Amino acid sequence: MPSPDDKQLMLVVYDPTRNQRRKKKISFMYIIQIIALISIWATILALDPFTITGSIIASGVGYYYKDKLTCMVKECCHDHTSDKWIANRMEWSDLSEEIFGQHIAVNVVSKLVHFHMKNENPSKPLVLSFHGFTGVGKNHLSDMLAKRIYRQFNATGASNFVHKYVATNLAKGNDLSMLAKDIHKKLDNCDRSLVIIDEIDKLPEKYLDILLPFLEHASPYKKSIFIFLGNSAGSNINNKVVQLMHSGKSREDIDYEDLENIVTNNAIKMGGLKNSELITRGVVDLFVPFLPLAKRHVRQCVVDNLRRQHKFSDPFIDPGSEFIRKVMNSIEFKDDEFSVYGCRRVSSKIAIFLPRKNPH
Ligand SMILES: Nc1ncnc2c1ncn2[C@@H]1O[C@H](COP(=O)(O)OP(=O)(O)OP(=O)(O)O)[C@@H](O)[C@H]1O
Repeated sequence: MPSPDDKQLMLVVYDPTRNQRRKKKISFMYIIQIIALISIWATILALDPFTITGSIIASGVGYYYKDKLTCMVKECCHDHTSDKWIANRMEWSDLSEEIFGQHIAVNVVSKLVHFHMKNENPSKPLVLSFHGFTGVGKNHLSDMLAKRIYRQFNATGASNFVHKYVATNLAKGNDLSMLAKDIHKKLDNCDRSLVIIDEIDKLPEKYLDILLPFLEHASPYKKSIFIFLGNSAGSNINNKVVQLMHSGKSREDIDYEDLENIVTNNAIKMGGLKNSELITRGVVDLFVPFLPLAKRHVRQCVVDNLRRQHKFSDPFIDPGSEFIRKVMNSIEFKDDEFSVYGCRRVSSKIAIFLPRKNPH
């Protein structure tokens, strides 16, 4: 005795009208195809042979070069025709006109990034770790790098290949696998990507170990650049700079070797790099010290801000002007030597003191 399910099956299998319906469907499809063919032939006959050949060649060429044509207007990672979107466009000499008082960072970082970008077959991704007090230019230098490498970032302040994560947001979600997945997806999309992770000193210990597969020699994304930013080692760097200067060395004569041990040993004492495998496996290529900013550097920030953001010109932006003196007096300096917040508060101080009306 067939079960209710079998009955249903039998009904389907032995449906007497099924073949007829199928035949009707097939003949309907034939009719549609024949109509389509007739209309194509009618169109072709209505055109002259040159137009037809021209269109066929044009569509063939268009199809063949479709990627290159897309890259002419849309940001591309692999643009083999030229270095239109991502390139080693490093006019490093002008960096020091935009980043004040950081001769060590500008010098070492520009060299490493330049050679990494030039290398078509690097042995591993470039991994840099920037350290220093707040407001001394760590984010600013990473933005400058992005501008010099990614054309779209330079034009709009954003690129599909520049990715910035702020550690405090990551630590809240605490979802490590999401971070790894996200970076994986982005590097898969473009191996010449720049990944910046800010505030690494606020991350839980060993947190950054999740990135090890991306950063070591076996990484499939060897062309990428990773930059970590953090305040750890900041006071050690400041104390060493003060000590060197009090012993008679001029600030400009302090070089990387003077601060290398200080920054390398202290950068890893807290946050995501503490007890991290990234350190034991030696994947961080360079710990970069950022110096505390002196009065003259903060004054340069004030002038630069007035010129770039407010489009002021001389004599208003003369460093000796009354306005600049007022702004400088409102900025906090430690022992009258180094700015407590670097150049971080410069733009808000200027906004407070600027009259509503343009003083020109
Ligand atoms: N050395 C510098 N030269 C020129 N401008 C600077 C410099 N340092 C800071 N600034 C200015 O101050 C702003 C804040 O600096 P930035 O964000 O780079 O500080 P940071 O070192 O990353 O600080 P934090 O550790 O608090 O994130 C920048 O946008 C820039 O306008």
